[in-house]
Amino acid sequence: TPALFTSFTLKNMPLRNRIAVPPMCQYVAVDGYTTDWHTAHYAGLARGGAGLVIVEATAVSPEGRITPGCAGLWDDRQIAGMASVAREIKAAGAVAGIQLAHAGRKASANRPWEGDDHIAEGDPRGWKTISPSATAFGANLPQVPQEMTHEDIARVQADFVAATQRAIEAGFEWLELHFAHGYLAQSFFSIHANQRTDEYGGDLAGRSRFLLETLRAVRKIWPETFPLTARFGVIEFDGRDEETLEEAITLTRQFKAEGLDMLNVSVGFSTPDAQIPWGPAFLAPIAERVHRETGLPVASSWGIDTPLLANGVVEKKQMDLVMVGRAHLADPHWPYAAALKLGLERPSWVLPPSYAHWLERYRPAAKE
Ligand SMILES: C=C(C(=O)O)c1ccccc1
Repeated sequence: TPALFTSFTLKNMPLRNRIAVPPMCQYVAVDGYTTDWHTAHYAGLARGGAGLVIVEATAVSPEGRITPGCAGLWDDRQIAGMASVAREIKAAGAVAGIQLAHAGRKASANRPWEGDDHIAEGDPRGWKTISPSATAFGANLPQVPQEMTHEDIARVQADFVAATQRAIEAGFEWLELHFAHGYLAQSFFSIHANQRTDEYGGDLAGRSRFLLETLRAVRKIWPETFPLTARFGVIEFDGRDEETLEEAITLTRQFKAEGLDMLNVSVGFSTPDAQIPWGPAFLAPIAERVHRETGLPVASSWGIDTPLLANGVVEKKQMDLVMVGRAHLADPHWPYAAALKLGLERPSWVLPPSYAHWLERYRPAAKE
């Protein structure tokens, strides 16, 4: 069996293969509510055969959305829509995951295809953003955020806990905290965004506190038997990568001590001046190093879009789970194409029986 199609169990959660669909914002929620788009989108992805489908960044409060079109779990009334999504993912045989997020100083933005920039001051669609310090990201996101008070910090952490409870009620069985991509949690860790002089800033311990406290609080209510993971930017490609990696690995060891089950290794995206070396599986060696130095199972992503590349990173034990994102948007049945390419036995059965039996019949005898 190709490595990509071997099973993988984390806590009590068996996955049928190593393929995961990472969270990819759709930006079409209405006041945080999912729509028929989300139910069909996630059902379609799960029917493609991935072992795990993680629902897009879901905001823990209205001001935690990236755009007005982002999904939310800040209100009990949003549970029903998300429950339909979780139900469809599980009905298709994939594990239903969800990413909980707060966009911090990158919030209050237009959709990527409608400007990809901060909503203009005074535009009623936008809102005031918050962040560890009153330092803007810059470039297309120039709005200077409000520096968070201790009350703000406690409120946002309580929002993560409340949204976790709603995710449980919606039927999700895999939780990913969004600690990456220049959003709020990443901003507390990053020297580009956090210039605080109180206990939530300064040295590594200070810049780690928000993430550790939030993880600890979520861990208390997220069921022990379900995987609790985080997507975390361990490198910024800003000229100080070795320092960032060493700090990120130190913090990841503390995540593990606090009960994190897996790290989804990503980029910090905390500064517009980053020189990101985009390329096929460019993060795989970084993911392998994080696993080697922390002992945590790792997932990673970015530019892993062919079956050979995806199978290779698992075979080389660079990661336990492969996040195949945009390739799934191009072909929701990507796992079936990968099964054919990698020579999996009876590849059609990666898809649901309603598809598989047709794909197998009325064909020339399979080549011996
Ligand atoms: C919307 C994103 C997210 O939710 O993490 C995103 C957008 C651009 C690059 C990386 C990530």
